[in-house]
Amino acid sequence: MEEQDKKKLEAVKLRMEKLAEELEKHNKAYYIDNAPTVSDEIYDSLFQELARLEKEYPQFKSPVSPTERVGATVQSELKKVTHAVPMLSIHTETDYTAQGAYDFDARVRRELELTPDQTIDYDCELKFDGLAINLRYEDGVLVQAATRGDGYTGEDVTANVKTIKTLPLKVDGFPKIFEVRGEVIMHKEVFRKLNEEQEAVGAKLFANPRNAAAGSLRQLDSALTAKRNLNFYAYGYGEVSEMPADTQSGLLDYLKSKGFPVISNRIVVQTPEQLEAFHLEVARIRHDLPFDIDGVVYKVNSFARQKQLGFVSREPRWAVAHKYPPEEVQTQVLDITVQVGRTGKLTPVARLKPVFVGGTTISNVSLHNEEFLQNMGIKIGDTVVVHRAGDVIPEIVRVIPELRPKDARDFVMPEFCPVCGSHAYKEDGEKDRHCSGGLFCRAQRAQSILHFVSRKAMGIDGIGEKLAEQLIEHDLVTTVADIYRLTVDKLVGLDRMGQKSAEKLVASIEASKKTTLERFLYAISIPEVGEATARNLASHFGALKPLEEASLEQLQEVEDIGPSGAENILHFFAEPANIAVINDLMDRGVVWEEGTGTSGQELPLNGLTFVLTGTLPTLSRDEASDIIRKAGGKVSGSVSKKTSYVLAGESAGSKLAKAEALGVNIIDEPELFKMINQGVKADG
Ligand SMILES: NC(=O)c1ccc[n+]([C@@H]2O[C@H](COP(=O)([O-])OP(=O)(O)OC[C@H]3O[C@@H](n4cnc5c(N)ncnc54)[C@H](O)[C@@H]3O)[C@@H](O)[C@H]2O)c1
Ligand SMILES: [Zn+2]
Repeated sequence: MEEQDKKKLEAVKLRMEKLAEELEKHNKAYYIDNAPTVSDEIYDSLFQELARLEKEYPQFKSPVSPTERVGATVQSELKKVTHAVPMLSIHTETDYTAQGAYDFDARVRRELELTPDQTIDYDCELKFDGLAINLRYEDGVLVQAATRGDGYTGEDVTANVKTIKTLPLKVDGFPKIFEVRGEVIMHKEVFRKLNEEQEAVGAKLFANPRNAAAGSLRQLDSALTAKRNLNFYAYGYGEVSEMPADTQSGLLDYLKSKGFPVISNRIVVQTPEQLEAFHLEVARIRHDLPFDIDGVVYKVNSFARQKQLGFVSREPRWAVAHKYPPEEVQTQVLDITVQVGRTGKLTPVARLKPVFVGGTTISNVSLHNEEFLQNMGIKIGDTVVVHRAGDVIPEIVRVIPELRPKDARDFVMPEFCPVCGSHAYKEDGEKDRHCSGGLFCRAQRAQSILHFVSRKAMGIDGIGEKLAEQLIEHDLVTTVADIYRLTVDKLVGLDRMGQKSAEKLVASIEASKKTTLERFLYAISIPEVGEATARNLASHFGALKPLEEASLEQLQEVEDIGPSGAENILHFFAEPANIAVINDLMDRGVVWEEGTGTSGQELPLNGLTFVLTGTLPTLSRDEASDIIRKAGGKVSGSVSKKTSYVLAGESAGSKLAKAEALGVNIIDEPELFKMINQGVKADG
């Protein structure tokens, strides 16, 4: 055997063992403790994965696999009951779409060897989401009620079941022995109230009505069960001495006539189209039902046909549960790659083993940013839970660490853009990493062209999304500077581009060359530099050169630019490729008028150091510091000989005393305003 095949088989075997282990753990939590730790959808998807692998690799299948067993072995203090007829499970159709109905029909017809002209009746029912119960009547009297347990041995809950008010304790004219089977459930409204009460007394909340029903039924004290307001619906039978019906629907009619609660949402049909229609109709009304269901059940109606079909391990062949598409499934992360968005944002994306969730197949899902990845703790190879409801974008909601393979790998975000190789940076406190090659990165090209030509930028008319894509595709525009290399000849011949519109576009391009620094700075797509910031930069520096050479501190002196904005600008101008594009633009004839800007101007508080103490009448400390800095002054924390002024407010403390001792000038808030507004230094 090839080394690689051997490795793969080993991995499969390990995965199967882990899945089995995980499922057993969930079985215990669900059936014994009534406190599941994962949703049924996740449980089902793990179960189905194991079943699939067992089919493909039967050599690794364990004889005690969870796929072979029903429920979990009973471990409670309730008396044990051996079922006269085992209580099995129902096969869950793995195809949640309409196809599930067709698959079931095809299977049944094949196994019964029906010819196309032979019809078959199916009884369609709701699949109650509660717990199965076997009610044994002898001579019409309820003598014993038992839970399903592991299918063979259940728990005696007779006293508890008797508290269910809708259940007949005595039935007239019943056969000598009749075991009625059905589901004990808790209505949604009852569940809601119960959890409210639990919360009020600080008790544990139930995860869902099914678990609340199970927990309430499996009590040692039936007085407690009585308070829980449980319900029961009949859907089947166990040991029966004399069967009064020969079809499933006939049996349910009979039980109804004998006073058992039987739900009226059921129908007998013949074709898979009709099965599908029932599935769809119930999907439409399911949320209006007073109780939870987790799908519908199709049963071959004739008991004789059922007998013919028989059972396979834990399931009858004559019935199938057709659930609704899960909104939550598990799958594996095969790889994590990085996508560069139109704005240069780097997004890690999980490449998934394709899964069907929320009605579609998903094969990749965004991981947003490094922080998300870290918080989730996702590694390549991990099994993750994917959620998708309705039209909402699919999301990874968590990792199942128990299913992590040994060779799971960490993912590290690249320091360079995977598209253009520019430095990809992330500022402190920011979540996203950006490619700094805004003007030439292939991923950002279309975006940067559209932005560049937009009305408030260079104001070039006639380049829309379609044309921008074409310009890139035909290698006419690699960087925005190439826009100034476009000629009528080059443009004519592009999709929907005639001589006239080409001439108009070229004229508009030509006219845009004469611009302003403000427009230019806005046009070149510096991350987070919008119109207002571009205007502030232009008026502060007056020219491009001093801006290109500005330090982080100098950039922060510009109105409304904080540390993060300053860093963006610094990174942008540090990227040689960006500078090359800017130079190219100027070589192509883009011009603007330059001035000196305000940065060199004398500010009123230039060279002065302030110390703040006490409470000022109108300004907070931060506001006052801000005003001082904007006016060119410095703010310091302690008083020294170098302090120019102490700005003192009410209940000033030791700093004031020190200032007095050192002979430092002391001013109040109005005096500060005066210094700034009049540019006059208070005398000192
Ligand atoms: N979340 C967890 O951790 C966890 C753990 C174990 C099991 N589960 C859930 O339990 C279920 C699997 O267990 P299962 O073997 O009981 O299978 P099942 O619940 O899917 O199907 C069998 C059961 O369906 C019920 N049922 C409801 N309506 C019926 C009808 N009209 N006719 C016949 N039967 C009807 C019966 O109680 C029967 O025992 C799955 O839904 C699974 O998601 C969840
Ligand atoms: Zn890039």
